[in-house]
Amino acid sequence: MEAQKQERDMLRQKELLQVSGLYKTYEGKSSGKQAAPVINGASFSIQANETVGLVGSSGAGKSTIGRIVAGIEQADKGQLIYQGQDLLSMKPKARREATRSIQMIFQDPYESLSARMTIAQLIAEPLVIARLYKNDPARRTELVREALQEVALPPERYMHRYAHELSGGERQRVGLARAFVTRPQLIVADEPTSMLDTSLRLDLLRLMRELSLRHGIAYLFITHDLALTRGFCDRLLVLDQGQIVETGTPEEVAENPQHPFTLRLIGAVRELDQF
Ligand SMILES: Nc1ncnc2c1ncn2[C@@H]1O[C@H](COP(=O)(O)OP(=O)(O)OP(=O)(O)O)[C@@H](O)[C@H]1O
Repeated sequence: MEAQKQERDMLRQKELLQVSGLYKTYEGKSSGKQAAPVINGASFSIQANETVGLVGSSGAGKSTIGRIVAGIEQADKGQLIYQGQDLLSMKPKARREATRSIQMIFQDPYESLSARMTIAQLIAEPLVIARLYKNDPARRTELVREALQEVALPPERYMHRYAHELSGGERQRVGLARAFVTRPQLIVADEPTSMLDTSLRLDLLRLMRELSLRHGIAYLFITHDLALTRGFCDRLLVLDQGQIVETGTPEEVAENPQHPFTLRLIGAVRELDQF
């Protein structure tokens, strides 16, 4: 365990993603007025093998940042340096290749998995999209089996089933296996536990942590639940009005918040606890 920790600490000195001065405005609101930016100059970084929690109130822009990092949404302005490459200045094809090792998991395991595909097909899909092992179906199957094993779902019991035959917790594990199958360096996890009950939440976080320890994966973990970040996140980013206003370990942020918004966020959580 100590050796694993040392390896993690060494890996972590390597910068994986550097985001600076990120802006995003959603156009098309009917009022005719100039829409306000949702992301308003956000800057942060993620080290290799680091689990970074992104917290903030509802509507703060957490999912938007996650989608921009995963390449699902375009930023208007800013810099996204991933593994030394400036993503926002790249042509779409080059960017797709440079970000093959970024995957995303979503809040709703019911919506994010197609009902018509078997679990094996669902997990293989990212390999198909990335055209990996195109002429080697046996290798693809092997990777799917390994991904299922990594999330503690025995392949022979799950490969040929469909998402609607699984429980919410099992579906979320399939989502994780699907993200893992391309062997990513970074997984953006957008509220992946919010539809699960408490014990399943902790199971999924444990699995994510083990996966990160075994394979050196970094996470950008989006959540509105500060309590969940303790023991799971190495560091938190607090997002307010489209800017990162504070960063620190979950303990530092909870016990000694520096920014008035963080103080309010923590106050709101405490009030909820007493409700
Ligand atoms: N596709 C879109 N088109 C227009 N506005 C959008 C779009 N997606 C998000 N928004 C708006 O951008 C703001 C930030 O949304 P986002 O989903 O990023 O916030 P969030 O912090 O993840 O919120 P929550 O915790 O409630 O999921 C919100 O005001 C939202 O209504």
